[in-house]
Order: sequence, then structure tokens, then C-alpha cells
Amino acid sequence: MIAGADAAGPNVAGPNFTGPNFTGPVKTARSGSAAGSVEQPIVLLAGNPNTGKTSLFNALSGLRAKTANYAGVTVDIRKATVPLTVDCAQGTAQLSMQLIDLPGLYGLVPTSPEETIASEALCDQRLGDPAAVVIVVDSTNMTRGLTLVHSILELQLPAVVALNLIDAADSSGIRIDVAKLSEKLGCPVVAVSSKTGRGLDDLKTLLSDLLSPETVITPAYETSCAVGCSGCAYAERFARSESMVADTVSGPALSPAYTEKLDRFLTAPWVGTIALVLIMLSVFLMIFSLADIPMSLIEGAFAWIAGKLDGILPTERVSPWIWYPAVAASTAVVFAAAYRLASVRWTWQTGLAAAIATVLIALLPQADFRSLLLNGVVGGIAGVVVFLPQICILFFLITILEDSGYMARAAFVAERWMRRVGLPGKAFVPMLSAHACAIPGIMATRTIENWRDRLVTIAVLPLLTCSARLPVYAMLAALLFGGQPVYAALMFAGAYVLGITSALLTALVLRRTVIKGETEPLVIELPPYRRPSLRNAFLTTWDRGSVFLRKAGSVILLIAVVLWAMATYPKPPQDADSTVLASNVSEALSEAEIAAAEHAQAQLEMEYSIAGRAGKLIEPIFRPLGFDWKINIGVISSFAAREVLVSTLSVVYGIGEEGAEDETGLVETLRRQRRPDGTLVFTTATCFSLLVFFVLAMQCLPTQAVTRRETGSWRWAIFQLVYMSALAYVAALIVFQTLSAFGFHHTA
Ligand SMILES: Nc1nc2c(ncn2[C@@H]2O[C@H](COP(=O)(O)OP(=O)(O)OP(=O)(O)O)[C@@H](O)[C@H]2O)c(=O)[nH]1
Ligand SMILES: [Mg+2]
Repeated sequence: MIAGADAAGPNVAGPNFTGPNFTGPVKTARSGSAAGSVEQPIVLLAGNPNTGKTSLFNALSGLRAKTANYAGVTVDIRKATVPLTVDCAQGTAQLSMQLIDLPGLYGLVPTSPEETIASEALCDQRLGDPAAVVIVVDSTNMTRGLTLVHSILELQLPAVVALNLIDAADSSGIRIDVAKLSEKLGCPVVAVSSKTGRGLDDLKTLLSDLLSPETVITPAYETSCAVGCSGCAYAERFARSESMVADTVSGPALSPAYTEKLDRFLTAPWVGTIALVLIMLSVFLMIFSLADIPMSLIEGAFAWIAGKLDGILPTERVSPWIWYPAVAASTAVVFAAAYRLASVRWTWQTGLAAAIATVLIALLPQADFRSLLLNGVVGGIAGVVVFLPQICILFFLITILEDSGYMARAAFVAERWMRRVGLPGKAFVPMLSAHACAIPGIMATRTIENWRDRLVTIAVLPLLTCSARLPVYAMLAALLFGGQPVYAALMFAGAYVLGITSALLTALVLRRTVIKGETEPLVIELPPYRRPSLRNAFLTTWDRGSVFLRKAGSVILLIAVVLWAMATYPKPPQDADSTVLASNVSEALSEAEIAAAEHAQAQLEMEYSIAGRAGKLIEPIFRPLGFDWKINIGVISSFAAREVLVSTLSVVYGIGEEGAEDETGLVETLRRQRRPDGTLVFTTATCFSLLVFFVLAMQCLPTQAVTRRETGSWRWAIFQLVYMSALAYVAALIVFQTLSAFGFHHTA
């Protein structure tokens, strides 16, 4: 039977497991692993990189592991339990298999850490004795795929060959004789598409047969080279694959013509670089033009919530019998929700922490509770959540670019520049991932074989703009270029470029000093361009968006509440001035004067608070950078997580201010702020200095923990913290002083 455009009938073929093609040593599939057994049979998904193993894993398990159209996306194993129906003596039984997605590999002799994981799972059964291996082959690149199939079959493991991307093969006019291929290989073959779902049921049926306790498998595949030398064994497998492809595959074998035509431009040294810059600029421009409407909707929603809360909260004194239980109950509900969002487990410690916090909040004076709710909770969350649309659009566009195959070209173009500074070409994929978050980026450096190359990459990765910096950039873009999307996009692009350039320059310096050594050249596979899957882009965006919202509803909420408390307590003792103010309010002062006096009082209280004192304490250090003591509070708190800067500024500048809960309100509020000498705080010079500081500073504890884990010592984590903080400080200092010298003192 033929799988391809003209194919009719089923796209699965395989000899009977007990049939003539299986002779030799008898291997029984997992005895007793069917119904009633606790042990789940292990099924490995193995294959060349970028053949759609993870996509198949997702399609079979319903999970959403990361996929993209370039090699080396998966660097670790991922497991899922997948139910199957198998035949047994009693008829049929339900069975669950443990499906394991492996990183891609080119051959069984590993050349990188992630290939080692896959090869050990297959050769040394590191993850347990596999009941079956699904060898995933890209139907549009059969010769290479079959070469690996031969190597795996020689391990004498029960196997199924899944010809994935059959939809892509179809549309390129490639036709595959599945039955003939199965006969030649001596193992079942099935044509599948993890994109359209075609053949997935057939694959499951084949696996059910393989895993059935009734099945007796007697595989005996010829070993390629009796002497066992790897070179000629490879050559023999390759020759066998070529001849099989010649016999079973028809249609164009080369990558489609448009791929080559496009690559002539997109991989050319200068044109390719210019194209890369233009594509990235358009991504940013789209973010700004498309995010406008949803952002104003979110702002509106938060303003509405703040207004409603303001209206509901009683201004008159409420009976303690009603007040305390009501506040305690609602706080407990919020805690339960935040714990759930952050997946915090209820233990006696976490329960006690929630109980103490609930009691403390319930005991707050009415006016303070009101401020906590409006400034701490609503202000803290709104300040961050408003940037959700920008983050979603960015991830959507990046996923589309990744899926189309363009990102592999971007890697190819970028490698030319990276190699000059001593970064290995393989660092491109980690650098790309680090633009979402440094943590998966650092994990992805496992594809780099050379330890020194890997270390340089890990050291500079946190300089790249991660999504936690986006709310900060967006706030500063609104301050600097509100209503001017083109300039805002340029500023964003500039921040990314600054991150990338400083990573490259730091690598250069490290290569000349602490981490000397030759850089290995990049051998990169350029996958064919494919139509990106919108479904995948939407799902990735959804996942990223929900991670962001979860963080806003849990960790950031918690930090905002703690910060509110630190910015509110201890309160200054009531002095004569405030009493005078109180008594005069109703008589002589106009509304504006009352607001100004209240604001001054709020400032006084903040200066007296813990956060205020801490901010003031470090004022001399950050004054040359243009930061005032309130920005300092943000700088300190954002060491926990960068986006906390925005919620901190919302809280510290919002206290005593009307309508600072949402982004427009916050930006307007920030624009009004003045220093004691009457000059504005957020001048062009301060904003750019803050921007540069946030691009370069190391403010992320989880990243440091991962650096420690991947390098095996705190040394490199501390090194990152020290050099990045120093770099950020010096760069922000230069920016502020230079801009100030050129007179950029006006409001941003
Ligand atoms: N058209 C089509 N595209 C597919 C199919 N399966 C996967 N893809 C695409 O192929 C690319 C690679 O998919 P992955 O699942 O990441 O491949 P992988 O084998 O896990 O890759 P590594 O983890 O890097 O080894 C992605 O862009 C997928 O969207 C398919 O059946 N049809
Ligand atoms: Mg994968």
C-alpha cells in the first residue's frame, strides 16, 4: 500500500509478530504488564532531531511539551501515561503505557549531552527495559531517518517505525510504499501525521499488539558490521537506507524549490542579517499596534474593579462583629486561590503562614485595609497584568517564526557574529529560549558538547531580554514614547539589541580572560520551510499567558502585599501638623489643597516606613543613576523577580494618589512625581538609565539556582550576579550622566 497523495486504504503495514519475518531469539513483551499489573510498560519515542517526536508525544498524550521547527528543542526526557486497549486471554483489557519522549539523536554514538540521554535510554536501558520503541522518521527525509532506524533495530528491541509528517510528504508529492518498506525492514511501519492526527489510531493499535501479553516477539536483525567498527557500519546502514528509499519512495527527494530560493536571501551574510533585523523590528511593531486595544480593555476592567471596591468598602465604622469575620473570610478565600494558582501544597507550615497572614489582615484598621486592597492588591496586580496582551502577541509571533523554520536560518545568520566573539553556534537555540526565560535557555545549553563553550553561554544568557523584563520595558516605553508606537517599537528593539550586544561582548571578554579556548563551529541543519501551525501558536500563547497570569495572581500578588505593608508600617507618630491639617480641612482649604496636603502626609508616612527607610539608606548609591528613594525600593524588590518593579512603583507611588491602579494611571502618576528640589523624577535621562539598568542587571533568584545546578557550583551563579550588577550600574551611570549633561531633564 502506498502512503502519499494517491494513497488509498490504510497507511499501516507490518508482519505478524509471530510471522516469518521474526526469527531468532524470542523476546516476550512485558510479561504481566497488562491489566491488573502496576508496572507500566515503557514505550520510547526515538528518532532524528526535528522529526516531530514531541509533536507525536503531545498528540498521543494530550500534553503540550515545547515543539519547534529546528533541531535540539527537546533536551531532556518527558513522560506521560497513555491508555491503550490490548488483546488478552479474557478478550480485551485496558493498559496504560508510559510514553517517554527522548531528545533527538543522529546515531547511537552520542556527541552531546542530550544525545547521551537518548542513546543511554536505548542502549543501556537507563530509563528501564523498554517494551517498545517508536522510531520516528521524517517522511520528507527518509534516507537519514532509515539510517537511524537500522541502528535502533540492531539493538533487537521491539519497534514500530512511525513515518511522521506524512501530510508534508503528501503535499510535496512524495509517495511511500509502506507495506514494502515494512517487509524490507522486518518491522511494522505506519504513516502518521501528528499535525492532522492521521494514522495515530493505527499506531496505537500496533502498540497495543506489541504490548499485549499474548504477543511473542522474535526479532533478529542483522548487524551491519560484524567487526563492529562504527565507520563502516554507518556506511553500510546508509547504503541500505538509500537502496530501501530507492525501492519504496517516489517523488521529489530534495527540499522544495521555494526553500532553496528563500534561503538564497535569508542565509546570505548581509542580506540575511538585514532581514533578521527587519523581521524582529516588525515583530515589535506588531506588538505595539495590536496590543493597544486589549490593553485599554484590561485597564478599563481594573479601573472598574477598583471603582466598585471603592464603592463597596464602607467609610463609616462597621461593627467589629461583622467586619472581622468578613475580612478574615475573604482573605482566606484569596489565599486559597493564590496557593492554588502557585501550586503551593497545603502543609502545616504553609497553612500556618496563611492563617497568620489572614489574622493580621483581619485586624487591620478599616482605612488601612482599604489602602491594602486598592493599592496593594488591585494596584499590584493591575500594574503587571495590563502587559498580558504584549506578552501573548510576542509569543504568538515567535512561535509562528519557530514553526515556519525561519529561526534555524536566524541561527545560521547569527552564528557568523557569534563565532567571532567566541560563542558556539549551538548557543543560538539556548539564546532564543532565553528570550522567553533564562531558565529553559540555560537548560538548553545541554546541546553544547564542549564544556567551556557551554560555560560561556550559561554565563551570558541572563543578559538576554526575558519576558519578565517586558512589563518594565512597556512601562518605560509608555513613559518615554506614549502614543508613538514606532518610537516605542524602536526602544523595545533597542533594549533587545543592547541585551544581545552585551551578551556578545561579555562572551568576547570571557573568552579572552577566564574561559579561554577554541570555539567549536556550528553544523546546523536547515529544515524545510513549513506552514506554521496556528493551533500550536495559540496553545503556546495560551500556556505562556497562563503562566504569566498565575505568577501575577500568586507570587507577584504576595510580593505586592508584603511591599504594601513595608511601605505603610511603621506609621509616624501623630504630630501637631497633621492634627492642624485635619481640623482645617473642612474650613479653609480648597479641594486641590486638601489633595496636596493628603499627598504630602502620605509621602511623610512612606518615608517613615521600612521600605522608605531602606530606599533612603541606599539613596547615595543610586543617586548618580538618577534613581530616587522610591525607585530604589523597586530596584531592591525586583531582585526577587524583575516585573515586580512595576507593581512596586504602582504601590509606592500609588499610595496617596488617585487612579494609579492601572497602567495609564500609573504612567500619569509617575510623570507628575517631583524630587524634593522640585525637579521631575522621571525625566528622559532617568527613564533611559532605568531601562539600561533593567536590561543588564541580574535580578532573578531562580535563574541563579539553575546556573548553580547546571554548573555544579555557586561560583558561576555568584559570578553572574556580580558582573551583571556591576555592568548594569556602570552602564546606567554613563547613560544618566551623559543624558543629563546634554540637558535631557524634561519629562519623559
Ligand atoms: N506538517 C507537519 N509538521 C509537523 C508534524 N509533526 C511535527 N511537525 C512540525 O515539525 C517541527 C518539529 O517538531 P518537534 O515535535 O519539535 O520535533 P522533535 O523531533 O521533538 O524535535 P527535537 O526535540 O528538536 O528533536 C515542528 O515545527 C512541528 O510543528 C506533522 O505531522 N506534520
Ligand atoms: Mg522534541
